[in-house]
Amino acid sequence: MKIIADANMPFAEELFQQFGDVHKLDGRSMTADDVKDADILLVRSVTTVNSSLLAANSKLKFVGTATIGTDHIDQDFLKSKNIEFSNAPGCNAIAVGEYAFTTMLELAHKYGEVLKDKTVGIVGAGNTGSALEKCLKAYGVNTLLCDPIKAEQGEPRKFVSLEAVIEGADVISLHVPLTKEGEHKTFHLLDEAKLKQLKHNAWLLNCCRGEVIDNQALTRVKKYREDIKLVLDVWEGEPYPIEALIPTVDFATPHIAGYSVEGKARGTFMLYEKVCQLLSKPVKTSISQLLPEFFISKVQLDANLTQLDLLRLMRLVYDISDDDRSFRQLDFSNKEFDVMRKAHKHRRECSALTISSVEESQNWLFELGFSREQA
Ligand SMILES: NC(=O)C1=CN([C@@H]2O[C@H](COP(=O)(O)OP(=O)(O)OC[C@H]3O[C@@H](n4cnc5c(N)ncnc54)[C@H](O)[C@@H]3O)[C@@H](O)[C@H]2O)C=CC1
Ligand SMILES: O=C(O)C(=O)[C@H](O)COP(=O)(O)O
Repeated sequence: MKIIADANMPFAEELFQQFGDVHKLDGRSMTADDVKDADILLVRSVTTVNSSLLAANSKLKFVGTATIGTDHIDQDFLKSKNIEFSNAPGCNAIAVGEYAFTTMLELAHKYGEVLKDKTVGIVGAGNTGSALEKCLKAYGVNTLLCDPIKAEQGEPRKFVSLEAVIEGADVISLHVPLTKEGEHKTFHLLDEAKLKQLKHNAWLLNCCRGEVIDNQALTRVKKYREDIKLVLDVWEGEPYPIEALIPTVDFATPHIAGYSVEGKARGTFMLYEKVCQLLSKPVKTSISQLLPEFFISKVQLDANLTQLDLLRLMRLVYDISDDDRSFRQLDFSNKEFDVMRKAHKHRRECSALTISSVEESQNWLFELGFSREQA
């Protein structure tokens, strides 16, 4: 059995070689010829899987994307060819939630503000949006949730409109899939008109898909709205962001919000479980067996945490300034956006860090995601 996997997919060999030969290829440049004799195709967000890519393949049984997003997959085409498909819902939701939360602490630190005084609007209250909500709730930050689809489905959480978020939130974090059709389409959800309406001093974070914000419009609006603070992990037209936009962004990264070791392992593992099911094979290993030890075994806390202390603690698991600095030095015309992603040293999630000596009043740290030392 021939298995083709994106070269940027950790743990693919470990998990899939029991089913056949694993060939790793660059995801962005995969061609129909490359995949013509694959039985299993494992991709990430940079490979468009459609009739052109699969034109020369008549034996493919399974396509898996080790990502949450599916906007790069023509699922109707796969169905028409009876090719099984799976994504990895929720695999890197914790990583994205923690990325957004820690970046809010960074912004608060940079501008001398208090995160707990802010209201954070979360647009898209699915896996990643809810992971962020969990961190914010644990820390005691007020949130507004906007998700008209979940609201229509009768979910018990309270939802507000996008207009109410724009009007009422000091911070807006985007967590929607990229959709181009339908009542709730998200392509250019934040267009020029909406960007202009952002509150004075608003913080805007995008860690879902670049095209959810009209990046041309954002570049124009930022010219006269310096008060808006931006965190962009995703960019319209990746891997070629609008370069004039970058200096106006407070924290800029190359689509790595979901890049935690745990998130990547979960993504590949979920596809492995799916293939085991498809081939009626037993699941022989577990995610925890794939994960390396964290370099700090535990942290002992001796006092109540200030906002800056919490930021310092979060920086032990992820210090965004390293990625931000590297991002600003990239030569985008030379495809270095992808080079940086490929070389990225995946960070850990808060759960990798065990905290000891915590008073009861600090139990919120465990709700946020850190691990508790076992008695
Ligand atoms: N930057 C990164 O590394 C990553 C980016 N992503 C992106 O984030 C997206 C969201 O991921 P999840 O939260 O796991 O997906 P999800 O499917 O669990 O949640 C998305 C939520 O957005 C809601 N939604 C859809 N249209 C909306 C609209 N117009 N307004 C408000 N809400 C709307 C849906 O009802 C759903 O609850 C993914 O589709 C992917 O594109 C995901 C993981 C990592
Ligand atoms: O899960 C998603 O959706 C994402 O955006 C991924 O985290 C992006 O990573 P790659 O698939 O492009 O490596």
